[in-house]
Amino acid sequence: MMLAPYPISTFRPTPVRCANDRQALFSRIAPVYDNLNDLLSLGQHRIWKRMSVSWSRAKLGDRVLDVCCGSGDLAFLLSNKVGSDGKVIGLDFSKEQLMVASSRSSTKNCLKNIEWVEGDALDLPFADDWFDAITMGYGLRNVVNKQKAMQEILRVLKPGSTVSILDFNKSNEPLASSITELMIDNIVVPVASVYGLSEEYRYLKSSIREFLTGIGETCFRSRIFYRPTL
Ligand SMILES: C/C(=C\Cc1cc(O)c2ccccc2c1O)CCC[C@H](C)CCC[C@H](C)CCCC(C)C
Ligand SMILES: C[S@@+](CC[C@H](N)C(=O)[O-])C[C@H]1O[C@@H](n2cnc3c(N)ncnc32)[C@H](O)[C@@H]1O
Repeated sequence: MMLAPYPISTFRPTPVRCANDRQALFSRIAPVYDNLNDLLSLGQHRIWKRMSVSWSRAKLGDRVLDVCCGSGDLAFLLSNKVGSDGKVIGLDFSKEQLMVASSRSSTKNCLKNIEWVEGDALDLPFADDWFDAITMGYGLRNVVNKQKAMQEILRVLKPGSTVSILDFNKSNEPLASSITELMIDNIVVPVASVYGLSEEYRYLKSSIREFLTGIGETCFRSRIFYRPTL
């Protein structure tokens, strides 16, 4: 008899299959995305994002890209790093997320060095070797083709530069994975259901389960890749 790897009763895959489904999902959550991130991580995601930007090694005057920028947190941090002589592009395929990002730029009193671009991470609309640094926060787990996304990032990144990828990895430890899933089932989904978004946040569980494992055992992990100088 074949046994299912997980008890059927506790794991129902959320029907988020293709790029269009994901685009629709992120557009639906756009109005509450920032508030829920603050609430669910107890503000911790701001620290993770600052770490991720510092690991990108972006510096004054750089031209940088934030792929899957969503409501723009990483792009705003990058904006201060590169200064008024630098340039930040925030790219996302959800118009609703970009509208939130753009409206936040007017309230944030930030530099006028950010451009919001509606586009696909799997087909970046930029020339080869164009950016001095790239960030991607909680994006790689959500694209439908991770390999293609990495190929595109490495294509537009200048040789010798850094891409900083921030995401939740799947733990190698069954206990840690179970705790993450318990937290999602018992904290994340019930909180999101207050906003009518339980299915959207239940998707977090399957996306983490299908993602990469890390060397460490934590489920909150940042990865950095360097583009080798050719
Ligand atoms: C940064 C957070 C969420 C980002 C995020 C990423 C995604 O891929 C999504 C996909 C679909 C819908 C929404 C998202 C999304 O919001 C917030 C953190 C959520 C985590 C699951 C953390 C859960 C943490 C515990 C409930 C409390 C942990 C305390 C912390 C370690 C201090
Ligand atoms: C979890 S959000 C992360 C947003 C932001 N980077 C942050 O750290 O808060 C994931 C984002 O990836 C975007 N996304 C997913 N697949 C994409 C693709 N193929 N092209 C562009 N954006 C994509 C979604 O629209 C969403 O805004």
